[in-house]
Amino acid sequence: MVFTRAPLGNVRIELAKHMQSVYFSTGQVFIDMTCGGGGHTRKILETVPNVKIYGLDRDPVAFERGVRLQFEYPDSFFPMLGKFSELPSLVKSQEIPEVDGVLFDLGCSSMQFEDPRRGFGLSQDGPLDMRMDGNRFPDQPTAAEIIAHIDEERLARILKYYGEEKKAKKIARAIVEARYLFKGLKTTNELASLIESALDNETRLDKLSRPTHAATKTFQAIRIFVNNEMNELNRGIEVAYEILKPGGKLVVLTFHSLEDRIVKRHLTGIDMDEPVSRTISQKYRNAASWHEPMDIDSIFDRKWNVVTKHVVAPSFNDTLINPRCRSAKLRCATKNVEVVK
Ligand SMILES: C[S@@+](CC[C@H](N)C(=O)[O-])C[C@H]1O[C@@H](n2cnc3c(N)ncnc32)[C@H](O)[C@@H]1O
Repeated sequence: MVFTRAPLGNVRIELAKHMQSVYFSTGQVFIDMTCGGGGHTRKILETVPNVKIYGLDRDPVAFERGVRLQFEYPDSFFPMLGKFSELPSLVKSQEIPEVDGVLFDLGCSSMQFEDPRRGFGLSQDGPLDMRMDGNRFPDQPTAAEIIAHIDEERLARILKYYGEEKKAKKIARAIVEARYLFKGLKTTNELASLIESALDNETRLDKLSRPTHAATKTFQAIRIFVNNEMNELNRGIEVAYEILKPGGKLVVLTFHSLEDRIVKRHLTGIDMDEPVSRTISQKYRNAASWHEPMDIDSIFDRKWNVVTKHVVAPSFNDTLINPRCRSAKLRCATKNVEVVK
């Protein structure tokens, strides 16, 4: 079974199970949308004969890794530098054939977290950068530039929605005040200690409900904003649908509830722009007559057949061994053949 080596316990095992039908049929084409350090891709290349993998990543450092991997597998691995939203043009320029499987392993890679020069992590000091694309887009602001200029109310909203931070207003106020008191925040340590001191007088209960560093949620929120991650994911699932062949498989591994919500909404077919209740009641109103039995599939446009009826999450033991996997969730679906135009 593939992937069991990676530290995600039963989530990785389930991932392997769901992807096996794709990987172990030889001669298939597959896109690793988040190639990162190449962990998944390498494992597939090692275990599946005659497979073709295109490895996408927006991070130039990950792409360089991919180029090195290609020396080992020149006929079966093809690295691509780009974001999910750039994939349609890459597919055209590289003449990628119909795709059998697509994998997303969302969030940051350990490579990104552990390099202090990238500014993603809290454990070592470094510049507040957080751009996954590195210097690919010279106009893209860094985390330091964003928190130096954004207005307080908007910052608080970002922390609340992207970080699910309960003390968003307080932290936003402290960050804005730091512009005048300390001439701004330039490094990860400066931002982390500012947040720690802003939350110093949290109640014991508040502290207990925070299993991680006081700044973790703020860092997550700012990173999501810097990289436009939610829009990218939304577009990424649409692109996956466009490039998969009918019956092709989508596997998504998410690490926080915002990501998972977006994936769930796509897979269940609920209109992304409408509140769930309104979508359902509109479809009822459109039904031919009130006493006609309602086919549940007609409520939603079923673009995907969900394979994982229940989301796959790590077991308690997995989280003891690897606390970083505690929020991982895996969902799998196949492209619905019937609604293909
Ligand atoms: C969790 S890591 C993947 C690790 C990889 N599965 C492995 O085994 O080494 C996520 C990767 O996705 C990339 N990524 C995140 N958002 C992306 C996007 N919108 N387009 C392309 N790559 C993205 C990040 O740069 C990061 O390298």
